[in-house]
Amino acid sequence: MDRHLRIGVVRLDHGRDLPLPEMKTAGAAGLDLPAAVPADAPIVLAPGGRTLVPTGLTMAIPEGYEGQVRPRSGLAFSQGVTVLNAPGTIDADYRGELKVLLVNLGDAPVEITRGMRIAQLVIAPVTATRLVEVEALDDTVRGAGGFGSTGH
Ligand SMILES: O=c1ccn([C@H]2C[C@H](O)[C@@H](COP(=O)(O)OP(=O)(O)OP(=O)(O)O)O2)c(=O)[nH]1
Repeated sequence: MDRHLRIGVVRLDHGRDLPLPEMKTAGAAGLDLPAAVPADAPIVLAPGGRTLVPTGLTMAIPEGYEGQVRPRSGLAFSQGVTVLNAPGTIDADYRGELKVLLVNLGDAPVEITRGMRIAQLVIAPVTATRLVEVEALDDTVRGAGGFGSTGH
C-alpha cells in the first residue's frame, strides 16, 4: 500500500525542467529542494552573505500539516552553507513559490548552481492551537526554572 501523503505541486516556468523532489530512500524524512537559478547566472554567496534562492516550486500542503525547510548536512559540513531561518515554515495555505534562505557561514565564496540541492523539505503535522487565558497555572517540579537551571 502506498502510504505517502500526496501533495499537489505546480512547477513554475523557471523550474519546469528540474526534476520533482522525491524521497531518496524508503525511510527518508525530507525532499531535497533544488535551486531554480538560471544556468548561466549562478548565485555566488560570499562568506557571511545570505540569499533567497527560488526553487521553482509551488505546492498545496494539506490542512493539518506544515513544511519545514531544513539544512542539508553535507552542504553545511563541506561548505558552511545552512538555512538562516531554519527550520523555515511553509504554511498549508501558502501558494507562493517556495524559497530557501541560505547563509554562508564558511570562509570561502560558494556558488549556488541550477539544480543544486540546497535544503530539504520535511512535511510535519501541525497542532491546531488556541490560547485560552486563565487566572493561574498548575504547579510543576520545574516551576519557572529554565536556561540551565537543572545544571550542565
Ligand atoms: O523558508 C521559508 C519560509 C517561508 N516561506 C514562505 C512560506 C510561508 O508560508 C511564508 C511565510 O513565512 P513566515 O510565516 O515564516 O514569514 P513571516 O515573516 O512571518 O511573514 P508572513 O507575515 O507572511 O507570515 O513564506 C518560504 O518560502 N521559505
